[in-house]
Amino acid sequence: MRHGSERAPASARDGAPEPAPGPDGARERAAVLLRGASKTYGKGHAAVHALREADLEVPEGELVVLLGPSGSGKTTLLNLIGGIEPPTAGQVVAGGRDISRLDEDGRTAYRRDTVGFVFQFFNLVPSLTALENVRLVAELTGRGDRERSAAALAAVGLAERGGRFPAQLSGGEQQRVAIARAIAKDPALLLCDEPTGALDLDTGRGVLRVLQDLNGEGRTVMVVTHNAAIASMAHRVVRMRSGRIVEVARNAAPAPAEEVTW
Ligand SMILES: Nc1ncnc2c1ncn2[C@@H]1O[C@H](COP(=O)(O)OP(=O)(O)OP(=O)(O)O)[C@@H](O)[C@H]1O
Repeated sequence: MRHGSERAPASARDGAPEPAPGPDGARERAAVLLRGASKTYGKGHAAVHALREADLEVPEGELVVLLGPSGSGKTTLLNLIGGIEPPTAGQVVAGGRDISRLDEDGRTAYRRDTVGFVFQFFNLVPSLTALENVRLVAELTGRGDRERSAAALAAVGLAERGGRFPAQLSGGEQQRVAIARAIAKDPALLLCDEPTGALDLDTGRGVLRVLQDLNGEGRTVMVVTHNAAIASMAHRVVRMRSGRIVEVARNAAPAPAEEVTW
């Protein structure tokens, strides 16, 4: 794979964030923009600097993989972008909107309307069918109609499995239901934390294929993982260490999910 590599700036920048100019001078719209975003948990001697002065720009429609050792701040970064938590300092802008200044209610509305989350453990409700699981979350956004939920299941290749309960589905199928649940509300951003962490290679590839297809439709997808192999399918690879973004690399030729191996 070919990489164009850029070092992450070491310090925060002041002023309003602006997307970088494209080759023709036009400014492409950033799906996500971080400027000096930091997150510290606790205070004084007990303070944990989970994220330090992160600068990052993700253009709309990219598939981004975030890599780094355990504790390097990947989930913290994803949580700030997803509006689960506010930064302690700096700016987080999503879809042109500064979400770092939102209060709890504002972040809840932002998450509900704009972000789909996929986690390592699928977190499906065991007493509901696949279709009901998808509808349950879509209803919170007022987009819980049966057709939309069934279409989301079809988009992940599970059109025929809507009536099954989670226990009647394989791990990979359960994760695809979780992805359908995340996309049924048509979010601008799909944020995935170790989506293949609980899956074997073949099943994991199937899930990556679904994520790549959804990205191919124009959706911005960010994937946090320990698994460096997944980086080969990304447009952009962000490497983290000790709470810092230490490298952002562009991949000019992302591999198809089927070629990812570990
Ligand atoms: N709510 C919290 N309170 C205190 N410390 C936290 C909290 N959340 C995360 N941390 C700490 O922040 C640091 C970064 O954690 P984070 O979960 O972002 O790392 P990670 O790279 O996602 O790790 P992993 O790959 O193991 O999930 C770690 O030292 C972690 O212990």
